[in-house]
Amino acid sequence: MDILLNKPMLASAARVAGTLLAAFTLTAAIVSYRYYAFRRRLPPGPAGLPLLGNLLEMPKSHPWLAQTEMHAKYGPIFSMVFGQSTVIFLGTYDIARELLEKRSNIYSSRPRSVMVGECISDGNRSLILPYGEQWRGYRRLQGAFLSPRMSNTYRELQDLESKQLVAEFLEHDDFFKRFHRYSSSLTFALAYGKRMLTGLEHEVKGVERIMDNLNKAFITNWIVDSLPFLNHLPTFLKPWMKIAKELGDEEREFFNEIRNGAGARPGYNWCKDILTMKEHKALTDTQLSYVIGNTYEAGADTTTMTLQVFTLAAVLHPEKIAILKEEIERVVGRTRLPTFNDTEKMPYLAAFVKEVHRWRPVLPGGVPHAVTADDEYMGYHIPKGATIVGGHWAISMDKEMYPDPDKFEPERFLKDPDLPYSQFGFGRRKCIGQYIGNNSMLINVSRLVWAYDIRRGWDVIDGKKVEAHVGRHDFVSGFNSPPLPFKAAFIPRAPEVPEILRREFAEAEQSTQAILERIEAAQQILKQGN
Ligand code: HEM
Repeated sequence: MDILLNKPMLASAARVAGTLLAAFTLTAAIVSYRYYAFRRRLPPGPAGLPLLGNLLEMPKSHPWLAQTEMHAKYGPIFSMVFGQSTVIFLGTYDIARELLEKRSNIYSSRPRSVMVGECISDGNRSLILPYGEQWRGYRRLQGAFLSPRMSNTYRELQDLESKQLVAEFLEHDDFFKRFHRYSSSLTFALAYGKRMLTGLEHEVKGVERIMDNLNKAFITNWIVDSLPFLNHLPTFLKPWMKIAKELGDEEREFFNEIRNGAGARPGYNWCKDILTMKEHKALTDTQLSYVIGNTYEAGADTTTMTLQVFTLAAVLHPEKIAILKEEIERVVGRTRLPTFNDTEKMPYLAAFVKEVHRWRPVLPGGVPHAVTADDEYMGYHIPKGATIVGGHWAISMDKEMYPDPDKFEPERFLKDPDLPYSQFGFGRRKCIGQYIGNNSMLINVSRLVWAYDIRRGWDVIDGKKVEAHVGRHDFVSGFNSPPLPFKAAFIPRAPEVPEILRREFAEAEQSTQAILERIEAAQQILKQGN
């Protein structure tokens, strides 16, 4: 009886199931057709799956290495699809220049970053702002105090910080921390009018914490970044907002607090300088705190990491250091430290610093841009909204442009001083602090090599002193990629070196106020000359 009764029901259920299956198959066929049709027009790349794209195909650790391998397979431009996002990878300098520089009117935005950009920083963070009025407002202010001419007015402060740095290595070999003190103190003094004498100050620890939070937040896969509509849910349904609020409050309070202190300090600083520019009126008070706060954080970490890479190169390549030392001594002699004027007469030094940048870029994955209009390149479709990655590592390892690319070879930049490198990024978003960054590299590298024989550090194993391991390829996997901690020894090159370093540091102008006043006077002259 039951069976008889259920027969029509079963038939009807089978019909429904059949219809659902047909509908599902048809939808799947349409989705697949549309996905593969879209995929075919993009630059080449792994085919991936409809809906997911290549979500499962990019390794989490050191992804720039996998990207470089993919360039070998697919060519200098390839694409991947991650859910709704299309990412185009550029693996040669020429292609990055063609798109990110020559077509910068549409390649200068940033990919949407819901968690970091919107939830944590509430749309205020300079580095990830979309291309538009707010970003231009930030850039105009930063451009006024970071132009090449203005950057050269900061040399006296760099000279003092650098003299402290080289003298510190007489007593300390914790070079990671010493470089961070140098970079933080330099940028903090310019931005807020106060030097950081030990590197242990609250203002240094604060920025370290913020950068640490940011690096972690950047590499975490937040569901709201994959599904941005979730951000419209009521707050109690958005658990990520609790973290975002804590981190956001912390950075806002920190940036406001350090800016408040700056107004009352005597002499020049960026916080005071921007208030003299009419462009500041277009921005809110919080935005002004971010313009300066973000410049401080951008300047502190990058220079530190690049000096760490220099130390790695020095330890691994004493033969190149010997050539550099010879050039420095030819220009300077052995009775005093090199000055900025000396560095201008040192072509091998300039080549050496460029090779440090190229050999191990500290932002190896590059800083992604986004394209704001549909475009076509080499016959490929570049869809509006795609993320465009000029991969610094991939470009640095391009064998055509840099033969034997893993080799540390400053001579390549000596042979061709115009040989480009990608370390500072591209186009309108290119690093605006590059002139200060470069001056820091030139003065510190020349002085460290003049003063010290930089060797591998030591470990004591079973009571015996053995050379510590230093890995050519041991780097942190993250947005920032400094070398993993390693040991180096800074041995004075001659008995008189300690006395010279201490004397030069003691004789340098120590008054931050006097230096900042001179910077202000020099800038006034430059501004009047305009
Ligand atoms: C060796 C040191 C440095 C390196 C390697 C470096 C690298 C970079 C890179 C790759 C970008 C992104 C470029 C792009 O999107 O294409 C950038 C942006 C930026 N850098 Fe640097 N930088 C350094 C030093 C500095 C210094 C000393 C400052 C400030 C004093 C600074 C301030 C900035 C700012 C404000 C941005 C944001 C630009 C924007 O997107 O609006 N940088 N930097």
